[in-house]
Amino acid sequence: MKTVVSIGGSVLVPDLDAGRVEEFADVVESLAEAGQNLGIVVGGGPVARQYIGAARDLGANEGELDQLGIDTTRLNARLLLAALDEDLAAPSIPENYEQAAEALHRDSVVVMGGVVPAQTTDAVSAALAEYVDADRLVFATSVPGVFDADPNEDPDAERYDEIEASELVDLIARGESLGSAGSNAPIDLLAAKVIKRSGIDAIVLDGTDPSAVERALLDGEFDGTRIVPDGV
Ligand SMILES: Nc1ncnc2c1ncn2[C@@H]1O[C@H](COP(=O)(O)OP(=O)(O)OP(=O)(O)O)[C@@H](O)[C@H]1O
Ligand SMILES: O=c1ccn([C@@H]2O[C@H](COP(=O)(O)O)[C@@H](O)[C@H]2O)c(=O)[nH]1
Repeated sequence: MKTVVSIGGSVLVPDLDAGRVEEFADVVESLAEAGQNLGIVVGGGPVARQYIGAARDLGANEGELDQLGIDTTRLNARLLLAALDEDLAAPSIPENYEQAAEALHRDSVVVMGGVVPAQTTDAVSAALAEYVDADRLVFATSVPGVFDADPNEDPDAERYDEIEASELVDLIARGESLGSAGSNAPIDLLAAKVIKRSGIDAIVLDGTDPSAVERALLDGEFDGTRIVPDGV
């Protein structure tokens, strides 16, 4: 079984706590030992936002800011890699999907961050899942799924237990047309479009408890949103 797991920086490194990274590493190792072939994509989290904020104040342009974000996601990926058993994980961080696919043939686990400017690691996760023909894609993020409004802003926001890929694309695009790019879902528009075209089975769950990822993948039990292919 081939699986891509997107681990948001907001849940891997809400602060720089080795114990928390270790918890995620334990989950990844037990999944790999259960026979999963895992592509792990790590986000930037608050550290990326701090760097991007400071560099914006210093006059960096958007492309330069994205590159700083990519560097931070790769730094976080290295942190997770440092905690993983070297017999299970590829020793370096792939910088593109081809490298990641090659590494996944050799090793049980591959960890990476961003690849190119103008997107987020949500899109990297979806594109990697598509590129390696993954069976499943999991987004471990700081909210328990996709809601009809930002649950951190609207107390009446309701969660989708299931949402069709096309509906998700529309939901996110509506947010963009309101001038709040990417603000109305925990995954970005490009990721939603890739999920739609590839028809991959994807779920969004609360990764603040790392063991939720293990339960979802080993027992099929999760509290979150399933993104289902159109018309299924
Ligand atoms: N409709 C929505 N449903 C769920 N979450 C939403 C929605 N709209 C906005 N959000 C926001 O999406 C965010 C998703 O988590 P977050 O930005 O922390 O991303 P991450 O991918 O886990 O980590 P990071 O981007 O920090 O690497 C939450 O902060 C939540 O408030
Ligand atoms: O492929 C990528 C991945 C990331 N970025 C930039 O990094 C930040 C942080 O990534 P998150 O996934 O949001 O944690 C993102 O906002 C982009 O600025 C990128 O350009 N390309």
